Amino acid sequence: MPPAIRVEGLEKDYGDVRALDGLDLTVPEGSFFGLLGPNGAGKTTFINVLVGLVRKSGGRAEVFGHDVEDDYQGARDAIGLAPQEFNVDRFFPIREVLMHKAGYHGVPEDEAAERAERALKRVGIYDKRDVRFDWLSGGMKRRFMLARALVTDPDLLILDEPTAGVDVELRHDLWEVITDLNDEGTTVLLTTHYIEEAERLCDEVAIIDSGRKVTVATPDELTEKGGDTLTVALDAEPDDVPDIDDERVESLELDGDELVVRTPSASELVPEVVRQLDAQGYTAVDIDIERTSLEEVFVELTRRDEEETRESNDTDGEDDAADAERAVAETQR
Ligand SMILES: Nc1ncnc2c1ncn2[C@@H]1O[C@H](COP(=O)(O)OP(=O)(O)OP(=O)(O)O)[C@@H](O)[C@H]1O
Repeated sequence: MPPAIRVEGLEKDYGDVRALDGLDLTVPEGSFFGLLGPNGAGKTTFINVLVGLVRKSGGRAEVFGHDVEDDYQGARDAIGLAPQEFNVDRFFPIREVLMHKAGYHGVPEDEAAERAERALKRVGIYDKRDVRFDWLSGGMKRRFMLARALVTDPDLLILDEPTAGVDVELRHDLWEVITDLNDEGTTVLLTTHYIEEAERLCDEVAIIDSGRKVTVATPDELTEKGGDTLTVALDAEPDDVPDIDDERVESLELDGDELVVRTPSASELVPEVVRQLDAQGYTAVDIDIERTSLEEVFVELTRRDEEETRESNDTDGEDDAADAERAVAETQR
């Protein structure tokens, strides 16, 4: 069975704006996959390429082995999409909207009616089945977007910020519905700005920035990249930073009477730090270990990526200037 999503060297230009810049990504079948990235990273563009709303400028994109352009219907029929925007037909009762949607994907009318009811029950708004979309509350609208994505029984559920702006209770309800679907075998691709959401739900997370993949890892692997901060409170403020000689120490700072040590794993280092401090005449009166959060790792990774991009653009600029000089020299010959 091919992966749920496979993209290679995916590119998308909107005029001068490069939204996807050679993106490579594989989403295994059955996984709960998170897509994280700052605003403008290219997440929605990526989704829109998969569902055929945006034509790629280059590269390959497949859904369960169906090319998203050459075999558009095969790819599209496998996907249930809950987009960020409420692009819903507002003139019909929501049950009918769902039936139309199923019908559009080739589901016969009787079965479409059954599926519509099942989807509405699943997201908890069955009692609103005869109400028009506009008359639903904001939270119910979010539930409906999920129901609409489900009505075609998709193998791949794509959720573009499904819990944006909803209250905590609804967020937890939606998490439960989505997790159950994943447990039943549906592959889920989720974009979110709530790092906690990705951490709780996803088996694997891809961080993208400026249309490129920065990293793919499990949430645990990502937090491990961040390491620990070990803060040792001393009985007196030292004149100088005490010396801790150990290769596991990444950085050492003194903040008043607190020694702040950055290390991949603080618990392993504590006895050695205390021993060396003791040997130098300091007494540790309190010890605190803080694990870097996924949110901090995310900010760090995307900031680093932006700095590298800026540096490479600066070099490109130098190349451009050199090219321009050469061109002027040519014309003067
Ligand atoms: N239709 C369009 N025309 C021109 N530029 C666009 C269009 N759609 C997106 N872009 C640009 O492409 C880049 C990627 O946008 P995209 O919406 O895919 O990012 P995103 O990661 O989904 O952002 P957000 O988290 O804010 O939703 C941005 O620079 C955006 O301004």
